[in-house]
This record gives sequence, structure tokens and C-alpha cells, in this order.
Amino acid sequence: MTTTGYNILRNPFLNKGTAFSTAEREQFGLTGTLPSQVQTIEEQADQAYKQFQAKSPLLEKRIFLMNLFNENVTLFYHLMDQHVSEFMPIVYDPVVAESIEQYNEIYTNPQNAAFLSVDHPENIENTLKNAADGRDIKLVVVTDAEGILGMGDWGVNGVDIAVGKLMVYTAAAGIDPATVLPVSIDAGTNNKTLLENPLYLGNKHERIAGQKYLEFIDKFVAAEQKLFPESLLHWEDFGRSNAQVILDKYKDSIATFNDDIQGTGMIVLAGIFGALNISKEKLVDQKFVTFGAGTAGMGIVNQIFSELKQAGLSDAEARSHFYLVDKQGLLFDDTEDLTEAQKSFTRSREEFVNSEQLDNLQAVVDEIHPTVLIGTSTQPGTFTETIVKSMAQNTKRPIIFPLSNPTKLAEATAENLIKWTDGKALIATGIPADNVTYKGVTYKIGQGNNALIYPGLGFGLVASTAKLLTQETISAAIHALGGLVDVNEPGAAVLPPVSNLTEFSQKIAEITAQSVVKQGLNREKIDDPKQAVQDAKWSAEY
Ligand SMILES: NC(=O)c1ccc[n+]([C@@H]2O[C@H](COP(=O)([O-])OP(=O)(O)OC[C@H]3O[C@@H](n4cnc5c(N)ncnc54)[C@H](O)[C@@H]3O)[C@@H](O)[C@H]2O)c1
Ligand SMILES: O=C(O)C[C@H](O)C(=O)O
Ligand SMILES: [Mn+2]
Repeated sequence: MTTTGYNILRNPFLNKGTAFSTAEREQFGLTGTLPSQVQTIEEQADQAYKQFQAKSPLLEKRIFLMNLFNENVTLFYHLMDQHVSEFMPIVYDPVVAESIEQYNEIYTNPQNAAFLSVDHPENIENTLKNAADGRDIKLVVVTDAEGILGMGDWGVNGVDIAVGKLMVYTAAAGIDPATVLPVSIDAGTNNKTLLENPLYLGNKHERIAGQKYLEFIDKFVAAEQKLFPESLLHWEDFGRSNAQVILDKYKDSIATFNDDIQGTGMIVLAGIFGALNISKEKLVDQKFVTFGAGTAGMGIVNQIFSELKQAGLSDAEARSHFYLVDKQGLLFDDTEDLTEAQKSFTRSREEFVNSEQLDNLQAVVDEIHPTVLIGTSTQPGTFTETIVKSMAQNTKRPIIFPLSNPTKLAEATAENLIKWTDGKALIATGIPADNVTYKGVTYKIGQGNNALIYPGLGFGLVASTAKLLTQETISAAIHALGGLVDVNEPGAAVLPPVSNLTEFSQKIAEITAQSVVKQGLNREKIDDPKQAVQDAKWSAEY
């Protein structure tokens, strides 16, 4: 690749636009290809921000930012650094959901993503090479888009979630954007609307499943590891039947993690610790009801389970703290269609005189008196006033996390939860929520979204050249998020605010890297893990 003239202006990783100095313009054959004034990155950022502000609605703002990214990656991140709380919901959840729904209609140059087709396994390696274009890839986010947020199957459109997750990695933790690669696995789609859309850009056939699909995944992992042997492989928004199977297959042999299972489990446990700091209670004294025992729900349960065991409980004691509710109601040993993950946490019918009636959330909450209620069900409005009030009657500070995304799928709003519990609920929501003022107290609402933890974790793994991600490292990273909120302030949030994302991501990255090195899981020699994180950090300057 030549890096002179228009090639450099069109390469988003190298382009500085009007910020190329006169000397650089001469050096790169750009003399006369730009207006004469040389701008600073600050001037460019101010100008771009004004253009951004002039756009509405939010989806237009997102398209503007994606085009800016496609033109000039450094400027995009420089601007995002200055406006992280404002840009997060646009680059990422919830506006990313709209851009996925309208992907074909608003199609823009796809941010250097790699598109793999299940129909052409022979192209995997070449595709990854083409998309990397000689860059040294350290982090891959891959999606097959079978379970995009709570919106189901979005075929090739789902690539935007891989792109968005990676943008958050750089904005939050500072991974060099030239070292990352978003990947779409187009396995077909069962989304009828997409199949019938003449504009649909993905494979126009039903989703391929079973052996052929798993063989494709195997080939992908082999090629990814061969081409980028030092990379971390992050799985996002796979369907319930594949997510855990894939993670279990690779987690003990390569550096990999599933964000919906592990990232979500981590942030929820961190949020629960935050809530318990406020209520001055202990984890071992809690009773958990998880509503929606799928990929995220079971990731959360397993993470809490593992922490309860660390606190000294036996397997059986730890299991006794959980009540899973899914479509069938409370999950019992004899419930039909249990997933492998659910089977370890079912209840016995003998525990209840009325087990037949426990087929809905209301009945379960009335019977169990949970202290913690987690929603990962994709079912909007299901934490009703009656359910929430029933919970609040039986526990002083109910911990209630409606986590389903995007906005339209949340089990409840923070505002209603505060109102219905007379300010007692300790809340985290999946998408950002405004402060709630109630009876003179302003309640800050923590964002229980894996974006608060995966960037620090992933960057720490990359910076420390980790070979594997262990439970020990996961646990260390969760605890890194503790102690960052002043719990004595009335209305304190259970998690630190997104405006501090870069600071706490740095802390999580350092603790992750320290844990990797302590376990001897680094590929390269590292004397000072904190320094290794510092050295790997990219900043959005020319
Ligand atoms: N806040 C976060 O960080 C975060 C992270 C991951 C997932 N999520 C959200 O959690 C939700 C679930 O995601 P997932 O990946 O686990 O999906 P999933 O499909 O694996 O799981 C959803 C589960 O909900 C169950 N369910 C569906 N309808 C139900 C009903 N009426 N009553 C009870 N249960 C029902 C399904 O059977 C399934 O087990 C999504 O909305 C997603 O956006 C949030
Ligand atoms: O993408 C998000 O906002 C969080 C999570 O990974 C999800 O699938 O909902
Ligand atoms: Mn996800």
C-alpha cells in the first residue's frame, strides 16, 4: 500500500485532514490537495462537534460520527474523549439498536469490519487478512447476531454491535484502534422482515445451525488464531443455544471471553457489591430471583455462585440462594426444555406446597421474598408495580436491576422503581438513566451494562499478553470496581458514573494485568504490569 497522496487522505488510520502540516503535505504528496490553512486537532474537534450538534435525531448524529470515523479515526476518538457520556449512548446502546434495525437503509462504509459468510468457509482466512490490511490485530469482536441485545436475530446488520463495542474499548480503555477488528459471521437469518427486504445485504437464507455452523466457528477460530496469534477473541450477541457452547469449547485453550455471559456477570456482581455497600448487608444473606435465565441471566447466576463459594459456602449452600424464572415460570428439576446452564440451578417441587402456581414472576416474588431481582428477560414492563411493591414489603433495601436492552425492552424504569419503593430500591439499568428526584432526594442511577467492565478487562488482557482468562482474573477485575462510589451521599448510585469511564477502566485494566502476570499467564516477559498497561495505551493525538 502506498501511503502518499490521496491514499493517505483516504486511510482513516493515517488521515489528519486539514491538520497535515505544510511539511507533511510536501512529504506525502499532498501539496494543493487541501485548503491552505493548517488546523490543530482542537480546532478540527470544535468544528466537528458543531456539525454533530446540528444533527438530529440521534440516529443522524450516529451516522455523522460513523462517517467521521471512516474519515479520520484519531479525530473521532479525540472528540469522543471530550464527550464520552454524550457519545456513549449514540455510538453504543441504545442508538446502536436503531442503526442495526435500519442497517440496509442507512448503509455506510462499514468501519473496516470483516464479513464472513457461512456459505464460504474457504474465504475465512482471506477475508480476515483483507480486512486487517496488514495491521497487527490484538482484539477481535465477533458476532453472528442471533441475539442482538434483546431484539433477536438481525443477520448481517448486527455487525454494528461489534463496531460499537470496539469503539467503547478505545474510548474507555485506550486500545489502539488500528489493532482491532470487528467481525460479522453471516450464518443466514431467521428474521422474516430482513429476508423479505429487497435491500437486505446479508445472506438471504435461513440461519444455518448444528454441525455445519459449529464447523464454521471452528475454522474461524483456527484462522483467527493463526493470523493474529496474540489476540483476544471477544464473542458478542450469539444465540442462547450457541453462546455457552462456544465459550466452553475455547475458554481453556485461547484468550477469549463472552461478553454477554462473563462481562454481564461481572458488572452485575460489581453492582450488587455497590448496593450492599450502601445497605451494609452481605452477599451471603441475599436471595436472588433472576427473571430471564438465558445467556446473560445464567452468566450472572454463575458469577454470583462463584463468589458465594469463595465466601466459604458449599456448592449446595451456594445454589440454594438462586431462583430462576423463565418462560415456564420458576424452573424446577422436572421443568421441560431446560438449558444445560439452567439444570444446575433448578429447585425441587418438594420445597413448596404450591409449586404448580409458581408459573409467573408475581407468584414467585410473593412466595420467595427475594432481596435481589435481576431482569434479563427481554420482556418490557414485567417488573410491575404490584411485584415491586411486594418485594419492597419484605426487604429493607430491595436490589432491582432491570437490565434488558435496548430502552424499549427494559423490565422497568428507574423512576418507577424509586417511586414504587418510596426511594428504597437500589437500582442499576441496562441503558443510561437520568437522575430521579423523589421527596427531595436526588437518586443517581448506575448503568448495569457490561460496557463498564469489558473495556478495562479486555485491554488489561491485551496489554499483559494474556494466554487465557481465568476466574481468578475475572474476580479481581470485579473487585476493582468497588469503592469508587461515596456510599454515604444520599441517593448514591450502585456503580460509578459513565463520566468516569476512562479512569475506572484504567484501574480495571491494571488489576487485570497484575492478575494475569501473577498467574504466569503472560506470553511475553512483563516485570511491571501497571507499566505494561500504561505503555500499551493509545491516545487520540496526531
Ligand atoms: N445490561 C447488560 O449489560 C446486558 C448484558 C447482556 C444482556 N442484556 C440484556 O438481557 C436480555 C437478554 O439477553 P440474553 O443474551 O440473555 O438473551 P437470551 O435469549 O439468551 O435470554 C433471554 C431469556 O429470557 C427468557 N424469556 C423470554 N421471554 C420470557 C418471559 N416472558 N418470561 C420469562 N423469561 C422469558 C428466554 O427464554 C431466555 O432464556 C437482552 O435484552 C439483553 O439486551 C443486558
Ligand atoms: O450491548 C449492550 O448494551 C449490553 C449487552 O451486551 C447486551 O447484549 O444487551
Ligand atoms: Mn451483548
